[in-house]
Order: sequence, then C-alpha cells, then structure tokens
Amino acid sequence: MLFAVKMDVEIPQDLDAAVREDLLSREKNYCQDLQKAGRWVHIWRCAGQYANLSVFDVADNDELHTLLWNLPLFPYMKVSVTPLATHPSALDAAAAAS
Ligand SMILES: O=C(O)CC1=CCC(=O)O1
Repeated sequence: MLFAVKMDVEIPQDLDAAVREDLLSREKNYCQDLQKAGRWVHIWRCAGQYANLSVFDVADNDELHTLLWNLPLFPYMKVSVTPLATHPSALDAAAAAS
C-alpha cells in the first residue's frame, strides 16, 4: 500500500546542539535504511519549507504507523498521511498495477 506523508519539522530553537545533531544523524540513518529496504520510496524537500513530502510502500496502516512513530524526529514533527490510489490517467506501469 502506498501512502504520501508530509512531515513538517519544528525543532525547538533552544534544543541542545549536540542533541540536535544526534537526532538529525539518527533520522538520516533511519530514513536511508528504510529506503534500502524499499519501504521509503521517495523523499523530497518541500521547497522553501523545513518539510518533506515522502512516499511509503508498506503492508498496511499499522506498519506505516510503526515506521512513523519510530522516526527519531517524530516528537518534533507534524505528520499528515494521505493513502494513495491508482490514478486512471497514470502511464506509469508500476502505479497502474498497484
Ligand atoms: O529534514 C526532514 O525533512 C526530516 C527528515 C526525514 C527523514 C530525514 O532524513 O530527514
């Protein structure tokens, strides 16, 4: 199942710099591990925002919830989830088949 997920990041300005760097490092590793596993299939920066628009390919809502809940930055994010369905005009074979 495909989900579009928008993550708006709001890290407090007064968060300790070392804690911030550790969070960002763990977030990057977590994200890249999920990309390698084929779960996190797109991540795009939303231009002009400290936010990303991502696409996840997961078994179900529960798997998505677990992946999002375990994001190191989760406590500092607003997350919105949109389930995706096939668009009838899509040329992309992978999109049409899913
Ligand atoms: O910078 C962001 O958009 C937050 C984020 C999610 C995964 C990652 O590596 O950074």
